[in-house]
Amino acid sequence: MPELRTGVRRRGRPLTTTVDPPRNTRRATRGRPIAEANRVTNRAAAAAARKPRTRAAAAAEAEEEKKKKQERNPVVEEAVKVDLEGPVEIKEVGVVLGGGGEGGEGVQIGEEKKMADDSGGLSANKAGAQEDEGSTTPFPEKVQVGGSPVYKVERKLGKGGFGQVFVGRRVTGGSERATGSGALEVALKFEHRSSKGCNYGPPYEWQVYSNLGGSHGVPKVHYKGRQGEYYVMVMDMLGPSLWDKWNASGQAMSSEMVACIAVESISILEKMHSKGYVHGDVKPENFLLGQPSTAQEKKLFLVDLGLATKWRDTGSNQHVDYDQRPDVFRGTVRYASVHAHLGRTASRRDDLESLAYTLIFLHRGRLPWQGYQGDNKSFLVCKKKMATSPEMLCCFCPPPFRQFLEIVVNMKFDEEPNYSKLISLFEGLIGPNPATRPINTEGAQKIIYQVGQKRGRLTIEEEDDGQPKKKVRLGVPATQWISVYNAKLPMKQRYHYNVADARLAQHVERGNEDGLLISCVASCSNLWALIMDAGTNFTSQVYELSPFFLHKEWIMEQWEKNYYISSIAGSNNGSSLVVMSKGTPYTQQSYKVSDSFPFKWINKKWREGFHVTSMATAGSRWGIVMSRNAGFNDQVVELDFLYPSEGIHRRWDNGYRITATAATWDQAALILSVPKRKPGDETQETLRTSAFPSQHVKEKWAKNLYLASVCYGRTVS
Ligand SMILES: Nc1ncnc2c1ncn2[C@@H]1O[C@H](COP(=O)(O)OP(=O)(O)OP(=O)(O)O)[C@@H](O)[C@H]1O
Repeated sequence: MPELRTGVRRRGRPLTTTVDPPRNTRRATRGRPIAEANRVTNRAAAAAARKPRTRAAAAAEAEEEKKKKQERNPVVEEAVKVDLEGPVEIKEVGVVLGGGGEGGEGVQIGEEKKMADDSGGLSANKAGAQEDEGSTTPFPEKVQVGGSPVYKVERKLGKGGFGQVFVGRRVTGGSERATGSGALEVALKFEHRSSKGCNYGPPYEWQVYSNLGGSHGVPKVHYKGRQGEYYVMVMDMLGPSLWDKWNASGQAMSSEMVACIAVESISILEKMHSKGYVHGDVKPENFLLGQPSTAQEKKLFLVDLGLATKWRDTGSNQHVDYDQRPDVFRGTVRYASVHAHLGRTASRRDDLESLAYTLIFLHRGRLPWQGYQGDNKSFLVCKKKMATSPEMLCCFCPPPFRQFLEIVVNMKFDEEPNYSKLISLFEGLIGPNPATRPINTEGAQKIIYQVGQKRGRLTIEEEDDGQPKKKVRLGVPATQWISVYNAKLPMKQRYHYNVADARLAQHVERGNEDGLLISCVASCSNLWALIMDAGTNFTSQVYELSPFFLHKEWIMEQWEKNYYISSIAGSNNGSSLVVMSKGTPYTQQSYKVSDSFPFKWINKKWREGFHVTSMATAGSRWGIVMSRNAGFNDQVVELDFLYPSEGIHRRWDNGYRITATAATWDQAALILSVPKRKPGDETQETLRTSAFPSQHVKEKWAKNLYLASVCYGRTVS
């Protein structure tokens, strides 16, 4: 039975201060010893932290809060955009419930568009720009900007989402040299002033070219300025793109050709990264060779810096902060990294993952996620990327392709790539004589040489720190319970799981009789899990089991009576369990049911002062409840096709704690929040188990850790 656990413990210190336990104690780990050790160390501190707040003080505070709440006049916002399904028959499932003592009910049943095939398509964030740019404004016949010579605008070299590139022929003077400010022919990149990239003046790309232009593998920009309706950049003219070359060579390139491209492009990215930038749109169309029949015809360049971002802050020299905004996608769907699909802040690993897809595409001629169409294309492509193992993806490529892919998809957000090691992976596929190679590999040789001078060549198997790395993307997809535990003052908590519809009422009633109210609900295989607490602070509670996900009329009725949704669960058959309570701090509530994770809606609601307070899934649909006055200062989302371990740890380090969880068969989502009133002991632990963690819960109780959230769905083990 796979079991993964991880935890973080912090108490009573300002959220901005980061004093972390040793790193290995916070990583997701198999087995218990590490977590146990961590808990022991922190327990004394947690106990000390609890002392100052007596029970009497806590009761007084609670009374005060209660008074305040009574004074509030709740404004009930109607559920928006509810997408209801017709009634679903609830099938009763025979479950043998074992007698449960205090604190747990034992149950002994087994638990257990078509994307244009001619191109990777336009880069996102640029696609919309085409119509509003120069279609109505003719391009000038001649160009002179920023003190440049006069150029006659000749044939078109290419077109992207923002810009159009033409040959500029120098009208007077100039030399026959292929490149340089005096060249007879240059490339002129035009961007219309009304294009999306020029909202605030000159294109953002100009600034990036100022910092990177002319460095290894980036063409030099000689002049720039505005002429009429257009911003114009005068740059070195280059030759065909790798896309053109791939097409010209029968839509597949030899392994030697691709290996040369690999090593040289890694060296170009190394240079770009060393200057603090991530390219953000690595793909065959953006790699250009030098002009044919010139000394540069075998030299590789990386163009289109319009999506480049900084991975390192210029002022502090620190790595930029991690974040995830699942509605933000930058890049080109076919080659984008999975992190880019999921809206994570771009970092060096993303360029390398896109490069891996680029290389495999050039060699194999196709990627398995080509051919998806429609609104959720990005979701489907990302799902396919996650579901395609490196072995499968690289089955027609020599081993270095798979090795490269495995390394880059398993990199951490702020990990420094080992460029020389990545280059050396491909060396065996390249001929010994640099002069006869199809692509100039000077940049790569320099890196290998420099490293060789410093510490000798690294071998493929060697890990930098001698430690085998945890392969985050290569785990076996699993469907598991995700349970979250918070430190609390001792209280009574009871759980039930594998509860059939017909047995629900009796558990709730018995709990109520014992002074317990429902704090959390979840579902697995159309059976319910129920957590009941003595410490909910709710004053009364109602619940409904409904064939709908979610039952709007009933919810609105309860809203009228000043009940607020305090927890929800949905089952695979589309039914739902909604619990509504009085005594919550909420002043307004809204919910949404959606076929995909509704981050845009969440984001809009955040801006209106709402926070996610409950979340559930029914099959592949998401139900999200957001409330005003939820007691949070800030909130973030972690969404992934596997359990987002790295994101959770980064958020924990910044003072966030998990406050809601839900998962479909495909994705797991966690909501993490910064509470307005910090608990005395901020300890939080998570567990992933294939069976409901009945035994673990009891162990946690013994340590004053109580189930705070639980869901069943996609993880990775
Ligand atoms: N210096 C150059 N020399 C020759 N051709 C060039 C040069 N720069 C760009 N091109 C051609 O013009 C095309 C579009 O350029 P670029 O990618 O910079 O534009 P973009 O609008 O930013 O594109 P995208 O939508 O792909 O991001 C390139 O794919 C390439 O074919």
